[in-house]
Amino acid sequence: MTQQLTLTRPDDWHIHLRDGDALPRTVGDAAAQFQRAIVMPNLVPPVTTAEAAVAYRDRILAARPAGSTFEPLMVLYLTDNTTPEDIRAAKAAGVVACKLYPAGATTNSDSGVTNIDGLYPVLETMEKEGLRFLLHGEVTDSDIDIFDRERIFLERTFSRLVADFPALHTVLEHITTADSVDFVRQAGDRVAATITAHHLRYNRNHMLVGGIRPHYYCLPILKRNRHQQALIEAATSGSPKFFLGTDSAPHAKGRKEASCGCAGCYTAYSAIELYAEVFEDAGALDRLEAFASHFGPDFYGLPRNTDTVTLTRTEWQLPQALPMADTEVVPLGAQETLRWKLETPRAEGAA
Ligand SMILES: NC(=O)N[C@@H](CC(=O)O)C(=O)O
Ligand SMILES: [Zn+2]
Ligand SMILES: [Zn+2]
Repeated sequence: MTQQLTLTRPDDWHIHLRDGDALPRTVGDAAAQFQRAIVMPNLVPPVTTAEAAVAYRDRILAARPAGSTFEPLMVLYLTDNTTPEDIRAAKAAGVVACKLYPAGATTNSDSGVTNIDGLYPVLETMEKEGLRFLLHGEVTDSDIDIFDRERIFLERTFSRLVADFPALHTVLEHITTADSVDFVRQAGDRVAATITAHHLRYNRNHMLVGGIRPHYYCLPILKRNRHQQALIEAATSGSPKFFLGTDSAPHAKGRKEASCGCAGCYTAYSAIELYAEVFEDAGALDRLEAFASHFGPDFYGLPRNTDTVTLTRTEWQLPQALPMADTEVVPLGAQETLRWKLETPRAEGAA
């Protein structure tokens, strides 16, 4: 049995670091695991301009642990008012991607896009400037069942965008269904998807059987087992179209354990260990490195990292909560025993 696993240092191609007092927690955890991260722009207010992206980047850099070389890669939040000039300014400021949130689809998406057709000049500019196009792929129509929202998005919106912008590098974020796996597989090589650890590890039974477990609640929502199996198959297949994006999305404990709990799972604390178990259980530990460390930078046209991390087969228990600002965040899988451990300095949690 493999006892140690050394990988090119991974990157996270979809993370929420939040802002302000939360940054020491979120940036510390991300930097302990990853060299780079695609930082989601759904702050309040959202990151809609080059200046806001640069200022946010500076706050993240200032929150890094001493000696850390962690590199945040910035993303612009698209609205109905984004202009081609905004895109050119973002590119000049070092922003690498733009994110489409259909208005109302998820946490802090109120300023998101209501009219995709109106966005076409912006998408053309992104295509020209070489910015990546990232999507939260769910429709928001109240008559569409929450478990069908990703599949209907493929039919109504995503298929059209991919056909109309063949040269745009497009990432369907945090996919949750066999339908998305099939769609991305058959699309051209400019279309890829990120897959989270929670959608690989769990299905909706984990969230709903024996009691409602708010810490498994995220968007797009966990689906049935058949879809989980399709995601595992895609992630471990060796296809460069599927790569690591944790969608680590912290919410204070009390805002998840509530009558109307927030959507989002906090996975940054133990991300690579959570993924490693999935790959090992699928008999594909040898494919973890490409998924976690090669396919992402290749798709973004960035160099692969040159240093490595080492995971050791060691049982350890995830803390029940972690301090974050003046509150606590519950890591996904709190109090579960993991069997791989990254050798890294890690900020301790509350026991
Ligand atoms: N995934 C989530 O459930 N929540 C994310 C937003 C998102 O990525 O959709 C958040 O910002 O909390
Ligand atoms: Zn999302
Ligand atoms: Zn997200």
